[in-house]
Amino acid sequence: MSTVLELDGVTKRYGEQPPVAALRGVSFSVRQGELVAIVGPSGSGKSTLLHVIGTLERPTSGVVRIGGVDAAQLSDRELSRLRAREIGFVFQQFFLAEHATARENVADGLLYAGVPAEERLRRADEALERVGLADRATFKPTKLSGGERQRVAIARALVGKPAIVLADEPTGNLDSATGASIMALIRELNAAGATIVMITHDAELADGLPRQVRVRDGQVVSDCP
Ligand SMILES: Nc1ncnc2c1ncn2[C@@H]1O[C@H](COP(=O)(O)OP(=O)(O)OP(=O)(O)O)[C@@H](O)[C@H]1O
Repeated sequence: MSTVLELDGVTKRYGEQPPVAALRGVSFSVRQGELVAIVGPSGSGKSTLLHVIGTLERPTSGVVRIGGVDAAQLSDRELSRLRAREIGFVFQQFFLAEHATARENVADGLLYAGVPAEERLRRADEALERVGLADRATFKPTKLSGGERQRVAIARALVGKPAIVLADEPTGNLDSATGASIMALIRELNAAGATIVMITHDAELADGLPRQVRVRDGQVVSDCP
């Protein structure tokens, strides 16, 4: 399987006096079809890593390659295009538009993909079906449960068929039973071919996944199945 994500000696420093070293030489790669947990305690650098992997922030040094493309070689505009095409984001807080239906929220995942409006809605319905929410397409987020909102957010992340889905504490706002059903969905989507990197502070949750990259003080301390 091909490598979809590669980090090589990535560092990130914030501020000047004194600088905070949030990442201190992180290297690992993710192959197509993997389901990987990045796990570490508070302050270990997980969010910084997510921002760097997601090309939302540029590293201080080191290389980030998405689908073999060195992100540092791209302009901000090219980087936005790469991000829109290749990376699907799922966040703890869902970030759905409250005034829009589930279908419209999911279709928004294709806004920058050059897909005509009608086709966007058709593909949104397909994605909602994949996450088990076909019957909620016309509901607005306020009429959905937390678990259903996260399913809509996952459908939005998947609708453009990105090379990689980045999920930041996707069960963090959910009770344990609902969280377990979202984890089951994540596994199911991975089994169907999606490459997923999940960030979590929850070691128990990470232990259930096929690969865990453990971070501490801005460094990878273990990477094991
Ligand atoms: N914008 C910033 N400016 C200065 N320091 C920062 C900034 N963002 C993060 N840091 C520092 O970098 C280190 C890593 O932070 P980061 O948020 O990546 O950790 P985390 O593992 O995601 O933590 P949490 O689980 O609590 O969100 C911390 O010491 C943090 O204080």
